Amino acid sequence: MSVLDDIVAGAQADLAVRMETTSIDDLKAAAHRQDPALDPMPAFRADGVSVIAEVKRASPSKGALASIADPAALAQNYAAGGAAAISVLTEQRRFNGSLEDLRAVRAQVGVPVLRKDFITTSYQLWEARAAGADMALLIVAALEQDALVSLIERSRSIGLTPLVEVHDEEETARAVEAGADLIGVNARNLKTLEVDRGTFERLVPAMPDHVVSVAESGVRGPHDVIEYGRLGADVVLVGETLVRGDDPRASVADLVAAGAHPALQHRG
Ligand SMILES: O=C(O)c1ccccc1NCC(=O)[C@H](O)[C@H](O)COP(=O)(O)O
Repeated sequence: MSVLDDIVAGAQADLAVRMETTSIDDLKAAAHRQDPALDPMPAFRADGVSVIAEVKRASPSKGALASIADPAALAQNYAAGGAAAISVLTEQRRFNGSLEDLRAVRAQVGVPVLRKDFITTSYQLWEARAAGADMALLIVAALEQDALVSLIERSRSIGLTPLVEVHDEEETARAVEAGADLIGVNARNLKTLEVDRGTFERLVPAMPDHVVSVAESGVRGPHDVIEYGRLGADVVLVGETLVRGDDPRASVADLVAAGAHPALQHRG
């Protein structure tokens, strides 16, 4: 079984338990009580490179990364540093995340919040919106094409902006064909878990002009933001570097400043 299959199987087992205790009607009611979802796209389309800062406790590649006692305070620091959006890993078994983390973050920040998980059903999209998420991750490698198309449509119909994640040429073509307009290239190979920042450079030419591109994984500092920006990234998504650092607000501010570098202006 591949790493992705293993993670998806675990996420689906946990999902089955939640589905026994919370009906989709309850989730829809909770979703409708939320404020309208925030649209991240205007900030992502602005000049320069925007930063999505991630609340990431652990990962399959590195194990425990950071003891995050207060995810809301961490997210508040990210937002104060200028993050355009916050990503919250909600998968429990391998990333030690939760929807509780997402709810806490949502209550604390005014920027869009991404549910980063292994989503294969519309139930999980309703969970995301009910917890206050504005965006949801859809991983092409985990979905048949019909399911991808349907989850993109369902995300939009309930107010979520779908971030569609790809790893290779075939997945990029599938994302474009499915109508994605926010596509993340994850530099982490899901078979080896190794990060190859060259993946973004390889895949970005296959994206039409209207697509907003996100470079995910392996950003170690401002130089990587500038490099990804030079290659055409509109947004970078950063986790490990931020949760391992000792001043998340300053670290995000440094990445945001790099994203505003004069060489990255007026690229659109
Ligand atoms: O982080 C992992 O080990 C991982 C393994 C398998 C699937 C997904 C994984 N990570 C999720 C992410 O996409 C990253 O958290 C995100 O891109 C941030 O990456 P980084 O800045 O390298 O922590």
